[in-house]
Order: sequence, then structure tokens, then C-alpha cells
Amino acid sequence: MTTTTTTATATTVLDASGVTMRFGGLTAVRDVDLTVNTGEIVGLIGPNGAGKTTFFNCLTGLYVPTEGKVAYKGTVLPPKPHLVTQAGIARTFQNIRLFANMTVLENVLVGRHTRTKEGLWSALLRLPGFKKAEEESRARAMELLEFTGLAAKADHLARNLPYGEQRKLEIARALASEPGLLLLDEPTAGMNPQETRAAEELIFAIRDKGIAVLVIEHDIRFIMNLCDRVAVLVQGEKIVEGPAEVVQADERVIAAYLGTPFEGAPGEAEAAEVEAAEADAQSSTEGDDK
Ligand SMILES: Nc1ncnc2c1ncn2[C@@H]1O[C@H](COP(=O)(O)OP(=O)(O)OP(=O)(O)O)[C@@H](O)[C@H]1O
Repeated sequence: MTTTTTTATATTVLDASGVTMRFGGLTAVRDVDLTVNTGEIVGLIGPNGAGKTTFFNCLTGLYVPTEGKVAYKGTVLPPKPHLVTQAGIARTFQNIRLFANMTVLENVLVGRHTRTKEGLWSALLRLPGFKKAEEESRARAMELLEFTGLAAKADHLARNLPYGEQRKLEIARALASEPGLLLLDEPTAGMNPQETRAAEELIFAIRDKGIAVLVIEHDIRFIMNLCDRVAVLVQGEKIVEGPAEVVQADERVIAAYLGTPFEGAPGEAEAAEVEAAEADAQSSTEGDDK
């Protein structure tokens, strides 16, 4: 099967190679290679259940991939979410995960904890070092709220923000860990067209600050406007990767979205395997996936 693969270079921020994730007999992600370079916005698309979120979870240490490795700026990452964040990868989730009863500013301050050196005792005893660190954190958090257009709502409770602003706040919180790579899982889900355009502008602005972006999204028009490069997953396999306009016109991608068979598509046996594994989700025995 022909897929274009961009190889790792000196400017590579993320280098995932041979990533496979099995759940019992179900192979959710199969031997996926993906790089993201400095200054790039890369899109990851594919039909429902294609393995996009599972792949993100492998990148961010939520899952330990069955096979393969993930490197950030040349260093292989340990599969532990807090170490991945510390290394420089931040993410947002498909379902909003804000602290609803905390203020907007407090939510962003929470996101800074991997970047503050002051420990628990310093905080409890309110030592001078803690006070200074706290002031710096607040200033940086306010800067991020300015950047995302939420500064005027710093003292509002997160749960009182309109939906589009809650999504922006998630991004502000992710940026608070000062990442070099931001992973966005369906950032425009549930947004109206105006909010989607604002999200697009925000993502371009993030890229312009030198942060590489990898984004999962179902809104194909959004992806095609936004991304320098797009990779397509179908049933866990990367079937195509390339510039947005090339991917958009690729018959395999069109076929995958329309559900019609195409040459080199993940075969019927694999489809049956997925169905069987889903029907028997409880079973964790290694299946016939060899
Ligand atoms: N923790 C898990 N245990 C067992 N199976 C899982 C688990 N997580 C995901 N899967 C299965 O892996 C496959 C890929 O799911 P995933 O959520 O990664 O797809 P997706 O491309 O993100 O889909 P969507 O676009 O609908 O969010 C699906 O068949 C799903 O049921």
C-alpha cells in the first residue's frame, strides 16, 4: 500500500514509529508512523473508531503502546502522562475536562503545575520563593488568557463560560505547561461556524508562537484550511499522508469516508476481528491478531 511518510529531520518535534495498540483481540492502532515538525500543523483524520484517540493516548502516555516508540525532540518518552507533559507535549480532550467550579484563571494555574518548581511545603508555609513563583505563574496565566481572548473572564467560574470559550480555556490550560507540541482532540466539536473560525485563528496563532500542533477533527473543511499535512487512519492503519489538497482528492480517503471498498483497504478479516472484539469487549485474551 502506498503512503507518503515524512521522515524525521533535525526539526522533528514528534517522531512516533511503529505504534501499535491492541486491546485483547482488537488492534485499534496498527504500526503507525507519524512525525510532526517545528512550525507545522498536522491533521489526523479518519472515520469513527479509526483509532485516532487511541493513537493520541499512546503519544501522551495514557496507554503504553503494545509496540512502537514515541520520541519528542529526539528523546524517547516514558509512557507516563505527567512525564510527557513535563517533556513538552500538552493535550486537550474530546470531552471538555475543566474544573467547572474553579475560576478561569485557576484552571490555567492548574495547568502550570508541571512548570513550577516550588513544592508542597513551600506552598503550605507560604515561603518567599513560593510567593514569587505564584506571582510569576499568575502573570503568565493572565498572558495566556489575553492570548486566548479570555482575560476579561478571568474571575468567572469555568462552568459559566459559553461552550466555545470553555474549549478555548482548555487550550489556555494546555498552553500553561509551555509545550513545544500541542495535541488537540476534536477542538471544534459542538461549535457553531463562528466559534470554529475563531478556533482556527487561535490555532494559527499558536503555531506562529513556535508550537507545533497535531489535531484530530471530523470537520474536514476545518482540517483542510488549517493543516500543512494530513494523515488518514482507517481501522487503525495509516492509509494516506500528505499535503491537505492531495489527501482531499485521494480516492482511498473518499472511499473510506463513504464506506466503499478500495484497493489495499484493511481487509474483511480485520473488520470481522474488530466486530468480534467489540462484541466481546470484556475478554482480554490475546486473539488471532498475528
Ligand atoms: N480502552 C479500550 N478498550 C478496548 N477497546 C478500545 C479502547 N479504547 C478504544 N477502543 C476501541 O479501539 C477502536 C478505536 O477507537 P478510538 O476511540 O481510538 O477511535 P477514534 O478514531 O478516536 O474514533 P472517534 O472518531 O469516534 O472518536 C474502537 O474500535 C474502540 O472501540
